[in-house]
Amino acid sequence: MLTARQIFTRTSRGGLNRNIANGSGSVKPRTYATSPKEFKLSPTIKQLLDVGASGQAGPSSKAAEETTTTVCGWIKSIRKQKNVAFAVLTDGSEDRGLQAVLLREGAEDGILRRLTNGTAVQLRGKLVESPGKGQSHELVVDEKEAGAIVVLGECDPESYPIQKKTLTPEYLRDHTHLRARTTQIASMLRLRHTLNRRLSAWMDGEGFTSVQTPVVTGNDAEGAGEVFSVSVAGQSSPSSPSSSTTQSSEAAPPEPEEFFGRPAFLTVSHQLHLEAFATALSRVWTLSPCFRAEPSLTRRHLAEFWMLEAEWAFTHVGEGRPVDGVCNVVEAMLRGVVGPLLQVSSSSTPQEALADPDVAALWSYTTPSALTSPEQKKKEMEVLRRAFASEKWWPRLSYTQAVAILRRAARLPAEEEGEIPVEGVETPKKRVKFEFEPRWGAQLQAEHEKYLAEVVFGSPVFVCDYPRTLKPFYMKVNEGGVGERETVACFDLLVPYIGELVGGSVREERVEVLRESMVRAGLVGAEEGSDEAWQWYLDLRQYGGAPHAGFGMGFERLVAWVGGVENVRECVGMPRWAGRMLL
Ligand SMILES: NC(=O)C[C@H](N)C(=O)O
Repeated sequence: MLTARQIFTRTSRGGLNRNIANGSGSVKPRTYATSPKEFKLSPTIKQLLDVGASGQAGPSSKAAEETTTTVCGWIKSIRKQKNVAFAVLTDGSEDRGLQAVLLREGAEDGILRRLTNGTAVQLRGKLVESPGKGQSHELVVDEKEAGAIVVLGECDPESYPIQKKTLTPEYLRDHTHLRARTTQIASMLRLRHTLNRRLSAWMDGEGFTSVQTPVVTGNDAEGAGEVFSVSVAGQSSPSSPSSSTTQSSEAAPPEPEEFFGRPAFLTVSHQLHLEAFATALSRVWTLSPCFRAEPSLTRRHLAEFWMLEAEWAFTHVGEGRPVDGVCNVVEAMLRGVVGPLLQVSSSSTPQEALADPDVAALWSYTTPSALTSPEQKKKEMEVLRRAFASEKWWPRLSYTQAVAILRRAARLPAEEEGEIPVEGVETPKKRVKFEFEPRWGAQLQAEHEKYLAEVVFGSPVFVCDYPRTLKPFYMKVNEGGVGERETVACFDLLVPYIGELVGGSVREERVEVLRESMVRAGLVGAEEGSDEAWQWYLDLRQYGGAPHAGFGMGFERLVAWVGGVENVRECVGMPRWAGRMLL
């Protein structure tokens, strides 16, 4: 560990004073406020440019223009000429970067030589209107006008892994710690922030309270057996959550090494805990990490991902399907949150004119190794924009109708009870070949979902009311189904080029039906008193049980959809998947 004195010496040796270009003494990074009330961090590049562009009052107001300003950031690119150097400075606060004009005269050549891609610098100069195209303002660093260049951290151009050329996603995944410095990953991180902020605002506006639920849990909410267990390092871990969920009064006492006194797991979904809060606060939501030990290596799966989950009480069954009210909330939320980011002005090309610069940057990003061609990307963006431009609800159909459509497309005979026509859906002229036969009672495969969203509807589509046997125990059983034909009040929202984005359902509030579903799922025994571990969940219905519903939306998939990102590994800062966890 360095002592304070060593740190000081190191800083002053390699740092500020030696590097001052104008030789007029030290550069003050900022003026400190005299009272906490007045405290403000110095403006970021985004704040400076926003002020410069609009002339509107911002953190430093119009006064920032034509007065000396100090800006910190990293050199994104630099072009050196005889009397002047042009650098683009970024601090990651926005995608554009600030152009800095470094007047060479007088500036020590040594310092300019040290300004290479990636160097951390502090520049002092004047923000002026830019005569050039592409930016409204630029920073002129002129020592005669008290300008200064300070190198805060050098960056060896020879060994720096983030070179200016296009880097493949695979290469960047191998440099996870540095990849946020690229335009694509930085834009993705800012888009996550934007979506998070807009989702919070939307939820707030609809009266939802944001709550925090535990990540360590005793249940496997989805019952798919894809949980990670949690144990103290060096001690054996519990086998499976079923041992906890079936824990009865006669069960063996907890193993002494279990930290929590019972098996513990990383949560696969926050739904069950959210239900507890929804039965007290009415409307709740969370955006939290979830973990699934899925060995699948597809471009849509991560072992650690973020999910937006909402749960609300007092759902009313109106006309139509019981789950329609839940679909309405999801669609209204997506339209309110995403729609404005995709708006364009008719005068420019679609990509440049997208309202959100990070969305535009992500859509225009491509590498030679990309699976999606530029033409295909253009098409995908059009499909996305059309979904949000349309004024009609996105299509909704039942699982039964979906299977009928798929069977007809594959020229398979209609199943006895499956035929409920969907308005406007025609049978394709050519037979569609599926690897898996679409059959009532079987899961819809990715190829089926793709066909429905991309070919049949070319739009997000809600597939509702799946067979009870395919879905988790907590979903409400629909009236009217008998035996194997029973369905539950749920939906999957399938979106083109992504697949399932959101899943949701009306929750079973009838204690007896819920208990029966739990017995079927093997969570509790059929006999009295065998539901101790799940009593809390049954209590939510037993005491003031109210009709309620909820949904879960994969956050990385949302980012992939909105930004046209090929793989969810590029939709989170530090991705984890089977076989891979750097850092
Ligand atoms: N909250 C959630 O995760 C939603 C749940 N998986 C459902 O489909 O209903």
